[in-house]
Amino acid sequence: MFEKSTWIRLPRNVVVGHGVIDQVVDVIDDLHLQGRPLFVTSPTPREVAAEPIVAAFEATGVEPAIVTIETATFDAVERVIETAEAEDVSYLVGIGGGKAIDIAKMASYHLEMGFCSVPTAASHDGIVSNRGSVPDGDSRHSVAAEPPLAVIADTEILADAPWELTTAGCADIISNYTAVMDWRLAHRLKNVEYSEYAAALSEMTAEILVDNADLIRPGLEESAWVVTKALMSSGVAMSIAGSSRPASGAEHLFSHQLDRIAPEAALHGHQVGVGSIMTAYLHGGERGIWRDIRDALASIDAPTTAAELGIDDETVIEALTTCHEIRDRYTILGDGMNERAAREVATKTGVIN
Ligand SMILES: NC(=O)c1ccc[n+]([C@@H]2O[C@H](COP(=O)([O-])OP(=O)(O)OC[C@H]3O[C@@H](n4cnc5c(N)ncnc54)[C@H](O)[C@@H]3O)[C@@H](O)[C@H]2O)c1
Ligand SMILES: O=P(O)(O)OC[C@@H](O)CO
Ligand SMILES: [Zn+2]
Repeated sequence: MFEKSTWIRLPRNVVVGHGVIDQVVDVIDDLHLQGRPLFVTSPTPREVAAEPIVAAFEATGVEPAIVTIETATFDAVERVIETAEAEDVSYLVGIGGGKAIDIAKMASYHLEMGFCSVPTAASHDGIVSNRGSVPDGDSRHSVAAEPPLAVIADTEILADAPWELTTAGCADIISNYTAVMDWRLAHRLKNVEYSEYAAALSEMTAEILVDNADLIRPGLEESAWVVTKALMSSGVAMSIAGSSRPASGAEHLFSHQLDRIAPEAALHGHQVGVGSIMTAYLHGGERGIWRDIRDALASIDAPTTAAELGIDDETVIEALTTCHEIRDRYTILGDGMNERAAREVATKTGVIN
């Protein structure tokens, strides 16, 4: 008897384009979300996007509650939950980069409330996904989170954001190549659940982005359009898989470990991009695709070396040799790299000198 079942939760409304921030109230109306919203944001996105959205709601007689978070932690999730309960809100809107959106979707999941996503940076592929990712002591789990009912991505805002945020988003997508390699390996060796559709979508998203690299240039609003669509497509792959596997393999473990040992040194997307160069080498050796990944990153101005990340060589080695411990996720790192092997891959790929 066939007993398999799946439940894929995707957004109902996806609104992308120039000036669409003015349509947030209409989009929420269309979803029949009623009552008071809680906006979860961080300092710059608050000014850039949250304040104008507050004004638009106030003009309709609704007074939103607002909470500003500085860091992505379980404490921040707790603070948002407490605010939601104290302010008697009925749904949440995450407005900002990956951290604000993660905190909002994790709090919404706990509160069993609707969630909408308003990205202010094309810097990460969590805009649409049903996963949340925050550090937890020595670990970093990928946890279930509320996927957005709607996404409102204003390309004017996204294109005005600092350019490196967009290149970080591109690198987060390019890293899908190695994430999928790790996923397939784990499927073959450890019987990890695998979705051919999610893997294909994730790889195709990276492919389309790389093919359109010429359109990705600073000051070009079309770049924000191309990158944001790729970020959403990658998020859909995660939602189909019901895990972050299509977009997160050993290159993400490397980045998560850097977050622990060199906090705030570089953007998430930039770190996973450099990690992806090295894990592609581990998968395919000299003849593998590591040079293609490096060149794709370089072509969109993303870092390809430790120096460009602002991280010293020894920190790269420490992260490479310890990051397999961060979570129970089988990857090309297996049960860990020794120092000599780590130094060799980092040197051969030019990540360190
Ligand atoms: N849940 C998922 O599926 C998923 C996917 C990818 C990344 N992530 C998580 O997202 C985080 C990385 O996201 P991030 O790189 O956006 O980090 P971030 O949220 O810290 O944003 C980076 C910086 O950009 C600022 N910013 C955002 N919009 C801006 C704008 N328009 N103008 C000026 N500054 C702006 C933010 O305030 C912040 O200081 C990590 O914690 C990562 O684990 C989650
Ligand atoms: O599950 P993690 O490793 O946090 O990955 C999510 C996201 O960063 C994928 O791009
Ligand atoms: Zn990522």
